[in-house]
Amino acid sequence: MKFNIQETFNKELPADPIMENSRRQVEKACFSYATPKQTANPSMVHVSPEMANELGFSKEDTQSEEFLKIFTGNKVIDGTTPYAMCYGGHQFGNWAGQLGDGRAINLTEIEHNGKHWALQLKGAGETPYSRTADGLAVLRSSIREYLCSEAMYHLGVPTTRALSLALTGDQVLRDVLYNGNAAYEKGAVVSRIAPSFLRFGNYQIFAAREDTATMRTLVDYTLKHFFPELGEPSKETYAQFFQAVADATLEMLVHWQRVGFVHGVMNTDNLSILGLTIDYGPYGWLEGYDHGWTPNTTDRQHSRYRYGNQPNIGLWNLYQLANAIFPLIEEAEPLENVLEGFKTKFEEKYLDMMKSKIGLYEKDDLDQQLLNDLEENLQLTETDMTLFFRNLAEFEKDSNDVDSFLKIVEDAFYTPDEVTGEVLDKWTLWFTTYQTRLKKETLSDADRKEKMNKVNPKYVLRNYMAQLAIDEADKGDYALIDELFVLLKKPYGEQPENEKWFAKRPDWARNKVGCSMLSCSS
Ligand SMILES: Nc1ncnc2c1ncn2[C@@H]1O[C@H](COP(=O)(O)OP(=O)(O)OP(=O)(O)O)[C@@H](O)[C@H]1O
Ligand SMILES: [Mg+2]
Repeated sequence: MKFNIQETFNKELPADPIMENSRRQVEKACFSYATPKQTANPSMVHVSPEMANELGFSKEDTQSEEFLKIFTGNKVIDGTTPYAMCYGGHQFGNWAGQLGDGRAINLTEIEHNGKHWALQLKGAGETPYSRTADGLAVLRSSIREYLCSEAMYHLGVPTTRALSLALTGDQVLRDVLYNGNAAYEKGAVVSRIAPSFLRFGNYQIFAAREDTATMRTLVDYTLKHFFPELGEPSKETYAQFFQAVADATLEMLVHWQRVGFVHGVMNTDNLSILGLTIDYGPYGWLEGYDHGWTPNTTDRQHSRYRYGNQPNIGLWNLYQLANAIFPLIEEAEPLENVLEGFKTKFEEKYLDMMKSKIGLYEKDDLDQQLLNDLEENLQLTETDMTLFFRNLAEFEKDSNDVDSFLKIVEDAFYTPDEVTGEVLDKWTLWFTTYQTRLKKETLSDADRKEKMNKVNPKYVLRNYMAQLAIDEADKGDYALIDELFVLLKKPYGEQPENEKWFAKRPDWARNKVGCSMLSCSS
């Protein structure tokens, strides 16, 4: 296998001088060298052909012994020195100090077709940042990360990618529900790919330690490689950098809201500086449209990271980043302007996005109200988000059959019995208003449907689907992983042969661990 190695992070930034792989506080350095752990009996479960292609790996490459060894951490690529990054973070609103790549190890950076990629293993063993944990990942959480990152890519959501999913052959002890019932599970490694894995926390750690010099070095590095259009470092460029990060974060959040993705752990160590979705842990997909929903059992009490709160948390995290980089600018105003602009910008983009979900493109003062009413209605009884929006595209704007309006979306109701009386009246009113509003649009029904189907996915990785794939994989059968992987490559396509996945969550999955309840124990 050939790697066009172009390392920047470990070449241009200060390294931890200690080479020993022991847990410690690492100061004045952006990373520590760490070699992945040798594993008992590695075997490849799945490779993403699209990602392999992006990186210039042939099918033969991905089936080779060398590929298996490299992407399970059993062989170091010639001429490289793997490393773990140092970062800190606010977890659930509180500063948690140094965190760092406790189980992620960066292999190297490569270039292919003019694109720059960092290659990283998740679950590859201990690093100086492993704190009290083992540096490993289990098959369950690795399947979820692998399938979801590629699915998000195909949905058009900015994200880190995944190249491969492999078993290590080792057993890993996990207490899934934190209730004293620890059990052994199969160990796994996912290889992740992104232009960079830098997070807000990489900058915050230096601010917390009042190490402005190293932070400046890291920000200048970030500007040079990822925001070259902003020009040479200066106070102005630092402010523009913050604007660019805020814009990218906002963009990502609008996409999350569009597809119904709930990240679950929006700590500042899980927010990418490039606005990529990173860390597929206790995430979940909305089934019933519900602003209050969070998949993360660790967050049940306050639901800090609930669906409807993601934009606020994005902004809260940006405040923390602003505080961190303030010493480089020494003026609050430019940073405050960005933060204040976020709310207005988000409202505008969110409105446009929601309008596109219901097929409205012209301007109308009542659109905001129409959408507010829709969001309220969707939460009157449990209503499947994906089914509702996808089926809404069937609406006929000139139909006189008011009774038929609701029929179009009736599959989306989990408890159709509840759609009576006042609930029914509210829906009828909404559809009637919607029809009147649609008459202001110039598109034909067919054209509107085509446009709506490009923003409303038909297939998403429902929580129970990932769990089914996990249950089968535990028994050694990976067919469903591949089936879902292929399905989710065309989330907006009709795929009539796959209609069984275009359905409400089955009843058995309502309160099942892994389907509606997830913990950080991955
Ligand atoms: N099994 C583990 N061993 C060592 N460190 C861990 C382990 N699980 C999590 N951590 C560390 O705990 C911190 C918070 O974990 P979090 O769940 O956000 O991240 P993660 O899922 O490990 O990885 P990432 O953010 O890289 O996707 C991070 O510093 C992470 O490296
Ligand atoms: Mg994380």
